[in-house]
Amino acid sequence: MRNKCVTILLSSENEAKISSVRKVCTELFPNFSLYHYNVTSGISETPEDDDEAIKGCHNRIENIEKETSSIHADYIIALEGLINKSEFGAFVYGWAVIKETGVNKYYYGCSGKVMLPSDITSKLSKNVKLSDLVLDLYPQFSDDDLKKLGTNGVLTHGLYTRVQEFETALKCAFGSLVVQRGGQYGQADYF
Ligand SMILES: O=c1[nH]c(=O)c2ncn([C@@H]3O[C@H](COP(=O)(O)OP(=O)(O)OP(=O)(O)O)[C@@H](O)[C@H]3O)c2[nH]1
Repeated sequence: MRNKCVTILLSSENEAKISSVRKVCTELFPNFSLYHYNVTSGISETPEDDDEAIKGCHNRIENIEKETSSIHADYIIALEGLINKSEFGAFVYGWAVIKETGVNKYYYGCSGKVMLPSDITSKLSKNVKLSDLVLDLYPQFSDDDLKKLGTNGVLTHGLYTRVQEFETALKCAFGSLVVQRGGQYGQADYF
């Protein structure tokens, strides 16, 4: 089954999300097709806790299933960014949820976190889109920079971009799929 073409649906048209899925799937699957659609998450613009972000991922998966019912997908992927506040500061990061459709199972993975500076945290709220706030505060960055790098990529000067953030989350989620099957990293046939 080494050359089976795996079909993957991504529930977003965000450039950074598409790049991260493409990169991770290229490592995992010898042959895959990726389709992406914009669907709603049904949660706040910028969720503030893990449960809300994961709920948003589940909603995206349900919505994409409704909208693409004629496409057979092996995996459906949802990615959701969030900001979590702790006593040490506010951190931006992301969750990945993967649905393996054949067995109706879900796998979850989380990224690393980047701490936000106080000029951003003082203006944050659930209904403000973080990217809009960053564009306002740092006019030297363009909309295009932000789409490619994300807030964390802009803040870290490319050291940990939004693409890398979601790559981590996806590898953790696909990793738990490998664990579940008792497989080892690199055995693409397991997928
Ligand atoms: O994880 C992140 N890493 C970043 O570097 C980053 N930069 C901005 N954001 C914001 O996070 C919120 C949820 O984002 P999100 O997952 O809903 O994505 P999005 O709205 O950009 O795309 P879409 O998939 O909804 O089309 C939105 O306020 C985005 O502005 C980031 N999130």
